[in-house]
Amino acid sequence: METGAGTPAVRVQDLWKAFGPSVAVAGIDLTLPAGKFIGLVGPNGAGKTTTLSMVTGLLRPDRGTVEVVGRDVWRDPVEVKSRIGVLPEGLRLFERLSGRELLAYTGRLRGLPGDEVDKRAAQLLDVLDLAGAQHKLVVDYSTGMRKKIGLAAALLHNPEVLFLDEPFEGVDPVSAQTIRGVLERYTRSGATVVFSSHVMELVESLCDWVAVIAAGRIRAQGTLADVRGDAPSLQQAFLELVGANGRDMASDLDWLGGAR
Ligand SMILES: Nc1ncnc2c1ncn2[C@@H]1O[C@H](COP(=O)(O)OP(=O)(O)OP(=O)(O)O)[C@@H](O)[C@H]1O
Repeated sequence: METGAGTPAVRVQDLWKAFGPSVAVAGIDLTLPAGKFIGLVGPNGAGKTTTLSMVTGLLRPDRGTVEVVGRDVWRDPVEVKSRIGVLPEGLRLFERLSGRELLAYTGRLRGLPGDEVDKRAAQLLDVLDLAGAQHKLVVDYSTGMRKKIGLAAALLHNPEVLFLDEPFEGVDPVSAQTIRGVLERYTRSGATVVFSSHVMELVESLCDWVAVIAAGRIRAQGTLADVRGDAPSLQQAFLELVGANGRDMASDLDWLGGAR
């Protein structure tokens, strides 16, 4: 089933989520275009993970609707989940499988034929520089290797939209470059990547489309150029949008580094 031309990759309307008395997501509206490299940026605790969890069918919203590739995530979860890949925060993997076995298992769960899984797994392991560690148990993988095997598992079924929560966190520059190359190639093929981050330089260098979230609300969304506006950098625009510009909290710590 093809998605109609112009159908956004993600459409979120009036999305809310509270944990007890604390409101994590406070009425988010988002339209993310297909075929773009999209960054969801915001400070710690802004609601990025909560939003992505609701968008990918992992956490039920209190209110609001989410459509991915034109289908309602909460009415049609199986269809949506077959078309997306997710690399969640705090990714849990089957620790006692080897990297290779994990991909084989994921591929079969996705309903791919065995020989196709083998072919794709071998290619992904190679491209992500994990071929040498493919027979090692996942429990013995480093943080960066875990992100890479998680990414391989999320890409195996060739999803239309890939959601990544902080994919570069704890990843060394060489692995980050590798991941970046894979994602750039993937978006060039017309697929959509949505990733969350609080590293502005990274978002600025990778994304063509950005949504800024703070305190559970969207503060800006649009092309990188639109969101950056006249500011010299996305970092500067971000500080202005979240209202942190000019605050010198550190000056309150006047005892720090003073006479002992
Ligand atoms: N399961 C939960 N129970 C209670 N509160 C939660 C839960 N998950 C998130 N929160 C709260 O919701 C708010 C948003 O959290 P969320 O993890 O979505 O932010 P984030 O933007 O992903 O932050 P970070 O960049 O630090 O990962 C925070 O105040 C957090 O404490």
